[in-house]
Amino acid sequence: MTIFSSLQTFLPLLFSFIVLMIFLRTKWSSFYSKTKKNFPPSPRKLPIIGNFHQLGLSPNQSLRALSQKHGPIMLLHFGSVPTLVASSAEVAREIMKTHDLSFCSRPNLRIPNILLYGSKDIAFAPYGEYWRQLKSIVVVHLLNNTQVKSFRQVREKEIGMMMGTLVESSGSVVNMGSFLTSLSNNIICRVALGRTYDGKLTDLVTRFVNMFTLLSVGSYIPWLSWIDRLSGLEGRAKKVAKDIDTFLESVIEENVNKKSQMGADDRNHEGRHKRIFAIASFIPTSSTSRINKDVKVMGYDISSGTQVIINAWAMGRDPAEWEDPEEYRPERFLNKFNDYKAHTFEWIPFGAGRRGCPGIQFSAVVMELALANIVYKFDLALPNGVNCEDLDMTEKFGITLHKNSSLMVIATPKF
Ligand code: HEM
Repeated sequence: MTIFSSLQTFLPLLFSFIVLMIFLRTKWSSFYSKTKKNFPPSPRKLPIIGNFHQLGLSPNQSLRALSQKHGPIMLLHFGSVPTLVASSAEVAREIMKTHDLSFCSRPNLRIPNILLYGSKDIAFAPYGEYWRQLKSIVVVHLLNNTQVKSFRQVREKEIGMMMGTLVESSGSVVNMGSFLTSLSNNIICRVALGRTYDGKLTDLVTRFVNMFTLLSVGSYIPWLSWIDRLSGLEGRAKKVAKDIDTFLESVIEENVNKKSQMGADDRNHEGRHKRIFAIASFIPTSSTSRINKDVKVMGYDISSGTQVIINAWAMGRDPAEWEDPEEYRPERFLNKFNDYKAHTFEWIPFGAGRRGCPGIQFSAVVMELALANIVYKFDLALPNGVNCEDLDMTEKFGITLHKNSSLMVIATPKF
């Protein structure tokens, strides 16, 4: 009797409980399916560091290897920063063309903040009114076609001097990489600062550029930012920033002194000196941006604050776009790309979209003129009878990719 009456009370309670659970479960599933995000595929990550351990010494290669497994659009995590990685022309087009406005900001990074007065440089400034004004000054006044044409004498003189030095060293082994580095440094210095600064500036620029390749733990794991102080990274960045300031101040002082000795005829120079600040801080950056609002890309949800890496290196070697991509066949470019702009996105050496490089014209004429002069006037050979096929092409990761070992050649004049 007692058991029976207990069951009479218990069964309705049990029944109500089950109904309540079914109701809650149904509600939860429908709420969850509405809010559940469809993120891109992700490789497994470790606590705290996320996917950092998978980058290795050649992040471009490691990211391509990961994309071959997880697909051309992946979501990685560097510390607490979600990072979208694009490895195909199709994904790059979606990001840099279809959704360009959402993807055109830059990540907030400690090293550029220290080196560039809180990322006030055009290349690192976040998207907004300040960056728009900088970009318009650069595109409209500094690097437009007329301005680039006006630097013709500088280009011709510097390339002429390089050719002269190559003739003098005829028959001996020369380091082609340093010849070309000096050429581009000299041309940029002459148009931006009024004269060349030789070794002193090359050394400073190398230290400055190298700083951008170093990993600041605090940018990705803010509560561990003390490691940057302890490791000396922050101190090194501050020292480079101070040395750059000292150098620029000496350039300004030199120009102000010159100006005080100038007559009215020399007013043209004044305009040039005003460009110092703008041009001296140009550095080509890798394609890293930051999303400023939630967006859907190729059906995937990408949250605001996600950092984006376009692996242009992997795209340039994608077998879906290129026949025998690893083979050196310069003729594949003939009749295919009439300029360096991103049309079909499998080849984007200067980036694309709003944050694309404004220095295309400036650098294209220098590269073409220098290359044409070298191959027209010299026979080039590798030292010690090494064949071109055996040239060591091991690459070194940096703000730009370059050969790990210097390109040593023997240049013999053809006539
Ligand atoms: C062969 C030479 C060069 C290459 C391959 C190159 C490549 C690039 C690339 C890939 C970007 C990033 C684009 C993106 O984020 O989508 C960039 C940005 C930039 N480049 Fe170049 N660049 C070169 C020369 C120059 C020169 C000579 C100048 C200036 C005189 C220059 C000025 C800039 C600036 C200011 C930016 C930042 C643009 C922005 O964030 O709005 N570049 N460059």
